Amino acid sequence: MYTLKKSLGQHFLTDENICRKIVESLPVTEGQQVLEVGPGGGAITKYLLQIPDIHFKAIELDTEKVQYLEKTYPAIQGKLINVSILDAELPFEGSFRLIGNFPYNISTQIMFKVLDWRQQVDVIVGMFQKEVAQRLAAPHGNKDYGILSVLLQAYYKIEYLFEVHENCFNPPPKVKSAVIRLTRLEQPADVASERKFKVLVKTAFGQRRKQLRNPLKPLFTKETLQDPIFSKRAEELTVADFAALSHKMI
Ligand SMILES: C[S@@+](CC[C@H](N)C(=O)[O-])C[C@H]1O[C@@H](n2cnc3c(N)ncnc32)[C@H](O)[C@@H]1O
Repeated sequence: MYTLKKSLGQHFLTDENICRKIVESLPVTEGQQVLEVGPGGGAITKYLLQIPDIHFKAIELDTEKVQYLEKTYPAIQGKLINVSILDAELPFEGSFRLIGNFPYNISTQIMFKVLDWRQQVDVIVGMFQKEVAQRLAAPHGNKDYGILSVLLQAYYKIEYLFEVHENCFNPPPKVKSAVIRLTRLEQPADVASERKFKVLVKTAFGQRRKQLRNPLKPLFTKETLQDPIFSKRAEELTVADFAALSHKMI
């Protein structure tokens, strides 16, 4: 068997129904390229390996788990990449879909990585700590709406799919969990540039309780700042509002 490493967020799924439900949440067609992040003991992986006619790869940091998977699932030979997802190079040429019961300690960093890879990643199904899942999927006007909600929703539609009870894991995590699906938008938000958009959103939410006019002063001309939209707070703006504002930045 193997040891479970808390430092790597190793809470392995033991509930087969949940594993199947996660895999079924990822739409795949023939020839689809699929990447799993953090296969661990293979709870989800074994169902992914059963899907016919897909090109599968998995990235796992823990060498012990890589060796375990290779021994237990011969079909996985040559499909495992033993690096950190945060340092990984693009695993496929062309478009691919990503799935994982993510290590919660780095789940938001994984989402920033996805943003870097968004030209190639068109669908993501992921399990997160429940609060993080809620934040990513939160609409404007919601207290959970924040930087990553806006940055991701500029490019992806986000669906909050279902919650997973602690007892479905070994060991049970201390936090609640939820699965979400991100599907890339046909028409992404029209931002001036990714760099400007990121600066705008991060600066706006840096002081989320203040009227936008305050934190955003350095980014706009005095004239532009007269617009009534700057009397609002960051969480009141839609993704489209942020995108439109990015075009007016200095
Ligand atoms: C929550 S466990 C999920 C394991 C398995 N998929 C399951 O559902 O039972 C997260 C997995 O991510 C792996 N992991 C942690 N940090 C990682 C990283 N930086 N890059 C790739 N995998 C990582 C852990 O070793 C662990 O196997």
